[in-house]
Amino acid sequence: MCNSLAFPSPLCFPPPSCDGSVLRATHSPLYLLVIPFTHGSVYAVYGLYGRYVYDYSTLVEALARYRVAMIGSGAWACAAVRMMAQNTLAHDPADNFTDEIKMWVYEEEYEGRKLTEVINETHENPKYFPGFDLGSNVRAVPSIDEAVADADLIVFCAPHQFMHSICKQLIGKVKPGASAISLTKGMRVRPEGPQLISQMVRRNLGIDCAVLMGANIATDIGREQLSEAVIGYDNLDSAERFKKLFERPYFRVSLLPDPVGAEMCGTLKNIVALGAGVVDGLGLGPNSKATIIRQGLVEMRAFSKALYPSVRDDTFLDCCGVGDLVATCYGGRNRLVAEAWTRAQMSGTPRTFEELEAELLRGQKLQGVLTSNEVQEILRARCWESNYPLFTTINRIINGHLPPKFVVDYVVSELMRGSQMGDGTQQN
Ligand SMILES: NC(=O)c1ccc[n+]([C@@H]2O[C@H](COP(=O)([O-])OP(=O)(O)OC[C@H]3O[C@@H](n4cnc5c(N)ncnc54)[C@H](O)[C@@H]3O)[C@@H](O)[C@H]2O)c1
Ligand SMILES: O=P(O)(O)OC[C@H](O)CO
Repeated sequence: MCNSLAFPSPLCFPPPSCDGSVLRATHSPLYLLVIPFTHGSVYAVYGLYGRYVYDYSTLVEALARYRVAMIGSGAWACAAVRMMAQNTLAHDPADNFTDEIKMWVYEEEYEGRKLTEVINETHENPKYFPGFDLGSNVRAVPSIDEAVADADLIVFCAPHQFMHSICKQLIGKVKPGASAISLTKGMRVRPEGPQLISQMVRRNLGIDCAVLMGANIATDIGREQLSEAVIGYDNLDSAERFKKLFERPYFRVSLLPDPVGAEMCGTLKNIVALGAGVVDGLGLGPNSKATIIRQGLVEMRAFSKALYPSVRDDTFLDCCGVGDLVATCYGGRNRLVAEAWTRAQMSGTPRTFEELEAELLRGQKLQGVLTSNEVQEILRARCWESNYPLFTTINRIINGHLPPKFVVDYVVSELMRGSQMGDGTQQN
């Protein structure tokens, strides 16, 4: 917590001269009248806005200013930093944040110049989020150490394949007592088992890590269209602080005490979105896509609960579950690239996902193909493949082991043999 105030530190409180004196916080509009009581530890404090604070910890919280760092600078990282920057600039009596946000940018050349320089000069990220003003209080930095050095609140939003090396670089670099939130959708698979990104942050950096998940297509949020998200949390204080940091009139945030369920939803919907893209590439209509979305939701829930039994059913009906699934299966990048890939397959001029990612996304990263292979590794290792026919069929299609039309043919054959179409419960 950053206390940039001309106020006594906790160690010397009460100050020798605080008998009824008025203190002015250097960067705060609050005038404080500090009155010692006979019991010593309780004070009444009157502020300019008529707010009363009755104990020292509430006072410190009321005066705290949290410094924010964003780790990532892609499309969603930029849309998120833009919302945060709008909030940190909005001054009100309950303002909790310093104005400036440092954004770590994976440095690269953009039209012959360093991307960080371009962002700091134009306040726009022309490569990953063109056309949106991020805010003059966002400062792009190429050094990840500098970005987190004095940060109290750290927001992680890098593609999941880079998160392990990011965490390793940050070991021993974050401020003790900092807290984090992950906006990244994806997971890591290790020989000893899967690891969610929030677990990776917690384990490597020793700090609390919530997650923010929802139907959050970056450009729509940049255009300030209504969107919803949940903050999945273990630590309620930290979640409430992050809610203040993110919530905007067009971006509704609610708190959900199922962080694992929310993160599993965000991770797994990227596989289903590939299936939706294959359906679109085959030229099929909304009925077929609805079947994929429905079965996808069933398998997302079953798989999440098989790995993490504490995951709640209701989470899958929230904006991080069915909400994100619908948004991604209609408007996401995974859908887009899978559709183009399927069309290329069907027309006899096959292209690879890597080629199409580079061509269609121009530097943005596809998460679904990697996630499908990672999840399949878990299914294979646990002999669960037959319990997740949609996940498995999609994985075989994108790896060229089944033709695209199997994305619907498997449903037909499952129905013909009277199967419950794998709700994943058999192995539990
Ligand atoms: N874009 C969206 O609409 C959206 C919405 C919600 C969630 N997400 C999730 O947010 C996460 C981040 O996605 P995004 O959209 O912000 O990014 P992006 O796909 O738009 O951009 C890719 C980012 O990766 C960075 N990068 C490239 N190589 C790197 C390396 N070796 N190490 C570190 N960084 C590197 C690039 O600089 C760029 O910032 C993903 O998990 C994604 O699923 C995205
Ligand atoms: O564009 P996608 O497919 O990476 O999905 C974006 C977001 O995750 C939608 O919430």
